[in-house]
Amino acid sequence: MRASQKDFENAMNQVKLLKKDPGNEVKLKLYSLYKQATEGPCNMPKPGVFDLINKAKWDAWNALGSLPKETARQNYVDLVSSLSSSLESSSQVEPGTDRKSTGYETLMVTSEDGITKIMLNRPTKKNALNVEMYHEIMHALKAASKDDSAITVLTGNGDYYSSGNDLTNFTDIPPGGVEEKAKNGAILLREFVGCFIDFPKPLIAVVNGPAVGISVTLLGLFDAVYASDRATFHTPFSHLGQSPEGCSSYTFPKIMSPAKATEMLVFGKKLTAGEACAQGLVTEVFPDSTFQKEVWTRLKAFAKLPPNAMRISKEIIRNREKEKLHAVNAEECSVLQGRWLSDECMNAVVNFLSRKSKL
Ligand SMILES: CCCC/C=C/CC(=O)SCCNC(=O)CCNC(=O)[C@H](O)C(C)(C)COP(=O)(O)OP(=O)(O)OC[C@H]1O[C@@H](n2cnc3c(N)ncnc32)[C@H](O)[C@@H]1OP(=O)(O)O
Repeated sequence: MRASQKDFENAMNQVKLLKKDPGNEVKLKLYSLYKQATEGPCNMPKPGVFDLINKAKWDAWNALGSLPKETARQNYVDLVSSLSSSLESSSQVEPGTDRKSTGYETLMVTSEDGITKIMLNRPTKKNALNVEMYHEIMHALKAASKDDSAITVLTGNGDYYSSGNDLTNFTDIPPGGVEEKAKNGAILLREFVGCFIDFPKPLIAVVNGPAVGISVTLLGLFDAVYASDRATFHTPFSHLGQSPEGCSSYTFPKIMSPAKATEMLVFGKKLTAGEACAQGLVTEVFPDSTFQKEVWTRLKAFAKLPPNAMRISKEIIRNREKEKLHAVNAEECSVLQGRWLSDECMNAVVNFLSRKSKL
């Protein structure tokens, strides 16, 4: 039986509910089938060679040649239905259910000595945060807020703490185009930062190496930040045509003064660990050679303190700020949604992806 228009619309809705990222190749296939089913063969001019994202989309659509609209619609529905097993398996996970370390693709999560450790685990990509990692961190934080550990730690595997948002996140464009992509990104970011604002236990960052972008801004929402002297702190938002997130437009001026915050958030000044400590963003810096030993000894001692007292003390320090932080988060996400559609941002991402520029 041929797929009806209703089947096609149902499949489009199902795609939006996919929790697991099916990867760029599948997304391009979905995009091309959608365009062929709704508009017929590709008759758009070929995008320029540096317009990588639109060129990949054009290539995928053009490759379908004169495939009839009905066949493209059927193939789209079949493809979405073949993805449904991953849809079901991800939605079977109960919210708050503890997942073993091996249940995560992008993290290593362990719990011992009263400490839940969430380790970013994409060392070959400098622990850049892809969409899956955003979702997994939220899941891990929700689980940690309910487990029996006293404190929670975020750290990175390898030589980087994190290089921030994975810039390839900008390349998988959904059928609704770049506007829908920007809207989805803002929804994801708001929910993600919200988890840090609301986290109820002491949350500590163990910054093992350089930190970039969102991995830096979020530090303003942690309760303590310990850094190796190898770490650096860099928020190159203007270079990327973007704007501050993670509530940093509010926390950074409070932590380090408006002028110092401007140097970081507007002019993209990179701080050493010592400078970040002098400005109050970092709690203490340790020599890299003894960093892990010294920090974990200290954290294990903290984790022996009465957990309810720590939770209540955190609450009294943080709670009167929560409403403000959520409002700031919402505003930052809405501003960023606009920035992601700007030529300044698109050019910066294309330049990075075509290896024309790095930080
Ligand atoms: C939806 C929510 C959105 C929230 C928005 C947040 C804003 C931000 O976080 S802005 C910050 C974005 N980050 C960057 O601009 C960093 C880009 N990366 C770099 O400039 C460099 O990679 C580096 C300086 C971090 C490291 O340079 P190095 O020469 O030491 O290593 P590389 O060979 O460049 O990296 C190894 C490998 O990792 C990939 N990679 C590193 N960082 C990212 C990243 N942020 N996004 C995507 N990919 C990244 C790099 O491409 C290399 O991959 P290959 O081995 O496959 O070439």
